[in-house]
Amino acid sequence: MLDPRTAVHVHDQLRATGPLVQVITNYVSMDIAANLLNAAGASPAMVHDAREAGEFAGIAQAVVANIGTLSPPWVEGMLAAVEAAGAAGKPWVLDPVAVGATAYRRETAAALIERRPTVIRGNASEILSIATSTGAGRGVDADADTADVRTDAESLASKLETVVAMTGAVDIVTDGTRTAEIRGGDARAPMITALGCSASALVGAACAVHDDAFEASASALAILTAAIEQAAPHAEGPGSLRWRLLDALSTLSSDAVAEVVAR
Ligand SMILES: Nc1ncnc2c1ncn2[C@@H]1O[C@H](COP(=O)(O)OP(=O)(O)OP(=O)(O)O)[C@@H](O)[C@H]1O
Ligand SMILES: Cc1ncsc1CCO
Ligand SMILES: [Mg+2]
Repeated sequence: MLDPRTAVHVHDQLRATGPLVQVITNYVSMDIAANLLNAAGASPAMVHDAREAGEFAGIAQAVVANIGTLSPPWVEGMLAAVEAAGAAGKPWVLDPVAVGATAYRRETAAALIERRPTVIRGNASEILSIATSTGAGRGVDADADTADVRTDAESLASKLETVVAMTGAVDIVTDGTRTAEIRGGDARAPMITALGCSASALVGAACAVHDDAFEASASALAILTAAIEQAAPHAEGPGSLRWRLLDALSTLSSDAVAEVVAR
């Protein structure tokens, strides 16, 4: 349930306005997430320390908080940034990396969720884990498929009044009322470490340029899928797929974006 013209509009707006996105993310993802945002037309800033993270959120147009390699000073920075974003009415995205794995991840994700993320972007296992711990899901499955978790994602989105953007072989985006499925991409995409983290950053950028967070999130994932598909036929493996998709993203056509949404 996404109009291809909306995704094309979001794609155009990213390039026309170059939104500044504050990305507080894990060490693994910083390079690819920043490069992916640049290739899409946005402007990344990896500003995380609590002494400046809240202040910087005042300048940024969206914030992304990713718990991939968390530690107390980083969590402090994330909380400062998302609180400042929330107070200013700016969108912010939570990426709950491996949230089910440890108590510290669960507690940190819960503290961030309390501050009302605009979007939660995760894989099926992460979404199922949050849905279960908040009473919106049915149980944890470490290797969950997005299709199996669709109803949990919808319940979670309704319960938290947020958008849930769940990636996998099929990406599923929902605000609890509307649900969109983005199909396609390439089976080697999950072999590119931190591509999901980068997808979260792109969702943040899209939310900065388009007020409807459901439409923005689905559009961002469609744009990424289109770039992956353009790169895939020439890629010899995950290494060349990684750089080729950055190239593809920087020259992506509106038609390619619209085609992914319309299928
Ligand atoms: N089996 C698959 N086939 C095609 N595309 C996939 C598949 N699995 C994931 N993707 C795509 O890969 C990208 C990253 O999503 P993924 O679900 O792997 O994130 P993630 O698990 O959070 O990754 P990471 O933690 O490494 O950042 C998305 O664009 C998604 O659509
Ligand atoms: C590999 C890895 N370890 C912690 S975060 C991260 C990036 C993918 O989420
Ligand atoms: Mg992830």
